[in-house]
Amino acid sequence: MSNRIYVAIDTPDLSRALALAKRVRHHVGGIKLGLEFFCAHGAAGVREMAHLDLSVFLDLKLHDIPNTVAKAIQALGPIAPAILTVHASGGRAMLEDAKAAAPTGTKVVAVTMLTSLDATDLSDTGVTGAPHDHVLRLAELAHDAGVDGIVCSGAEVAAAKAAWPKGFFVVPGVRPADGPVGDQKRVVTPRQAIDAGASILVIGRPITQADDPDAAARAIAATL
Ligand SMILES: O=c1ccn([C@@H]2O[C@H](COP(=O)(O)O)[C@@H](O)[C@H]2O)c(=O)[nH]1
Repeated sequence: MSNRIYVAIDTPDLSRALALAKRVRHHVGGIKLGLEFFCAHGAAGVREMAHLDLSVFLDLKLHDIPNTVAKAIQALGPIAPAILTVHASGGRAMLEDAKAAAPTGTKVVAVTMLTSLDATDLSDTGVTGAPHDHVLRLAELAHDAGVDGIVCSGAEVAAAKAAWPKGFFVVPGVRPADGPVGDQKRVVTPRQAIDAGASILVIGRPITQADDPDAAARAIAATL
């Protein structure tokens, strides 16, 4: 299979984003643009990045009432990203309307539980039970609502895939062994994520903050 690394280009600086994407382009399968980039540059910035001819994953994690999410996705339509995120906790109707509003070629994936959260954080939000169970419950909701897949940590992907073999599984919170984890709490190595069944890996700082981002991406790709 082709390269399954999507590099998270998290910067508000368009020149830096373009330079990073150009540096790593031969060792990644695509770029992920999120809130930091989109709030600074909007759709015009995404279009500029798309000129690099890399697959674009637009990670806006939309979470609102169904009508608002659907209209937002329609407004994004001309960009036609390969992958777009919404929050699974937005509920069944929101997920159904998100999928219906998305362009045909866009995969809509539902974020289950952010990889920056652990069991204590979950309990702080009033959710009882383990992260694993919470993720599987939201994965079932996402499946039933007809979206294409979910975002989850590498710790849950094997169980989620067993229940949804044709799902598309996005795994962030990926760190090379012994690398700094930063604000991520549910982390796995790139190899562990792939072995567990991830469809794609989202990797940001281990590549973008490296002295040589191209070498870092190449070294990670070599482990897969
Ligand atoms: O649960 C989630 C969902 C999305 N993300 C995003 O992935 C990258 C991870 O960046 P790193 O620098 O590799 O930590 C970032 O853009 C997040 O917004 C996530 O981490 N966890």
